Amino acid sequence: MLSSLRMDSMDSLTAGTALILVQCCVALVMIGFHFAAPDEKCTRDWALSASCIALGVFAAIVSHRTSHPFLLLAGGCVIMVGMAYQWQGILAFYGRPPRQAGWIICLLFTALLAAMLLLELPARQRTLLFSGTLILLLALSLQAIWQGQGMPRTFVQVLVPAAIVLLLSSHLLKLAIAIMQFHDAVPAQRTPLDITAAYLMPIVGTVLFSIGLPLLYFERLVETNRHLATHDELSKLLNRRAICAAGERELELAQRLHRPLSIAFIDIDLFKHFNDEFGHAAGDAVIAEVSAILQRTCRTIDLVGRYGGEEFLIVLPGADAGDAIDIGRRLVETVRDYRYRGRHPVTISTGLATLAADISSWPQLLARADAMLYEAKRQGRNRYCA
Ligand SMILES: Nc1nc2c(ncn2[C@@H]2O[C@H](COP(=O)(O)OP(=O)(O)OP(=O)(O)O)[C@@H](O)[C@H]2O)c(=O)[nH]1
Repeated sequence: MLSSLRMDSMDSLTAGTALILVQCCVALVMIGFHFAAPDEKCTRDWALSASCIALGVFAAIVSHRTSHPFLLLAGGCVIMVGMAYQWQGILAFYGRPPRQAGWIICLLFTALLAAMLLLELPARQRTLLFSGTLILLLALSLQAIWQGQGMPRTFVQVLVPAAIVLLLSSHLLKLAIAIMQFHDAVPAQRTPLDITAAYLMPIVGTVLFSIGLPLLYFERLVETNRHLATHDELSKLLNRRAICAAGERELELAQRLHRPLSIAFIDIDLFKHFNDEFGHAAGDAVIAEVSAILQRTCRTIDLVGRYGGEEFLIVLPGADAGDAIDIGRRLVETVRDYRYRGRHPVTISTGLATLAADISSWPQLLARADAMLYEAKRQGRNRYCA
């Protein structure tokens, strides 16, 4: 009884006002994001999308009250443009090139709706066109999100497609109802099913989607910043702060669990000559390629970082002195086989240190590996010392 009372009190004005408010909030949030990071095309598209949808719904409400066909045409078209911008924004978010399909669908919608109004076709048939077009545009958005992130992994990545599926379902339901009552002049919207499909599901779907979109953007922002804070851009390895923090964590764990731990300090040999002979850009390329070799040559549990310049630090959890020597030899031999531009040999020197009674803190471990690296350099480079 209570729910049917609530449903009866839901009309196009209430639902439309709620949609307008939600879309205005999204537009404001996206405008804020856009001014904070003007290079981001997606936030601009989403701000335009929310503004268009708010404007379109407003025009549709007014047209509903005044029965003005031009306002209905304008409102419907502006909503479709908003949906197309939403799709473009999702494509931009995932770094995909803009496409034409959304705009072609909008144009077709405009032409068909104009023809329907000119021929004074019943409202049921216009509902059919409106829902059909929305389903097409929503499906494009869902496909873009699915292709962009693959299988959803986080709560937000599940929330956004789920909200689109809810919106799709509401329009599929509306479409089914409109098909069943194809020849009726006026949409009834009296049954609970009708009201749910026409108002409740679109409102819930829009609210969830509108919350999900800024969250999706925010999630990527946090992820990018976290990656930038812990990774080195040139080598793609952990940066000095991150590798040292990880090393200290592994040391504590090794001591607590009485497990061995070793580290390898690595330096590219005579790198200055390389820079001087081939230029700084070639030096950068060598750093990047040696980094990739080190990462490939280590075990998946090893932590590889760029300590600075042409120096690298590798933390080897579970590796005792014997394992460390094996890994050190493998690293030196693998880099020895590498040729810059297929011709110029590059070598590394490696200092190894293992946790022991007299080497029990991180600074001591680091100092020992550094001393061994110095020894490897002194003995003629292109080797490891432990
Ligand atoms: N291209 C490039 N060069 C760098 C970078 N960081 C440090 N370097 C250069 O690396 C060189 C390091 O030189 P040195 O410390 O003298 O060591 P080395 O020439 O490798 O000699 P040994 O260590 O004794 O074998 C310096 O010329 C730095 O300018 C970088 O990010 N890119």
